[in-house]
Amino acid sequence: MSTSPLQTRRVPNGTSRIDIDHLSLDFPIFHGGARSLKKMLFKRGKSILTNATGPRTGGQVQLRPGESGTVYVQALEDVSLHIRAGERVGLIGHNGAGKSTLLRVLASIYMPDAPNVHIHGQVAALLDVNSGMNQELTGRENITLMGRHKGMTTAQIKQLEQDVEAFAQLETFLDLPVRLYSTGMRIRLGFGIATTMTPQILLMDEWFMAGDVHFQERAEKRLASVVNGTDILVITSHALGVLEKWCTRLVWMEAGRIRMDGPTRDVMQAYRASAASSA
Ligand SMILES: Nc1ncnc2c1ncn2[C@@H]1O[C@H](COP(=O)(O)OP(=O)(O)OP(=O)(O)O)[C@@H](O)[C@H]1O
Repeated sequence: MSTSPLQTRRVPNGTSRIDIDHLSLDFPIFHGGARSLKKMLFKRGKSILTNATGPRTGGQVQLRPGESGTVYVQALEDVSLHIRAGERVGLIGHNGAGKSTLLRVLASIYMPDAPNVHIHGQVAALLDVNSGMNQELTGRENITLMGRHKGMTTAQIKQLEQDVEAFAQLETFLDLPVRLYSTGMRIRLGFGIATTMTPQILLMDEWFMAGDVHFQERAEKRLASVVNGTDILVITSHALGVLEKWCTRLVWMEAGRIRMDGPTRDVMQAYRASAASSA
């Protein structure tokens, strides 16, 4: 789980901000399947493959002229986004629209030095349940590792351990290697660790909703107190009710581009209408 090294320094509370201007990001495809995509593009005499009919999936697949025919997926295209302290922003859109890629850019996992991405404030990211944990270490050892990584003292780590133990309720599993955990158990541990500190900018992918019903209730309470203390929340989820509950603003992404950006109610209404019309 990427409980994110806190990439940026703390700034005075209430002054955090995110500024992205004209950001594009593509992924070259080196997999064997790229060859058949390339053939298809040549056959159709096109440089871009789009799914023009029906609901979309994924970014545009394209062939760049003059680049020995490498096939790319355009994950983000000309994205400009400005977020100020106090905003709770939800990213919505079809599978492969670019939501997670955008979150990863904000977490500096992709393009950490991009000149058109400015993040002002201390960031924590809950993005990936499988990264950041040492699978061979126990839950308890991972807590210590995370505490050391964040520069905590021994006393602070002890406090962290007690706090996460009480929250995650993993009982004897806390002393077993993480590789033996189910996905939900990893989420409990990672979520517990990540939410013991209040970052100024919190980035979340939807996986955190995957715990069982008992965990979800406690997780929501805990998240509420963390979110109340943060300047900015950026979250992606396909659970529209979650976004309606948490977000003041929605950014609707489609094939790597921003289709609509505005107050939650307006964007949700348009998104639902679009989904209904393509059903
Ligand atoms: N590491 C990668 N290598 C190649 N292509 C990638 C990579 N990561 C994402 N993509 C492509 O970029 C596009 C955007 O993916 P992304 O994961 O950002 O979508 P998403 O909106 O989060 O989708 P979902 O709702 O399904 O999680 C997709 O077409 C995906 O195939």
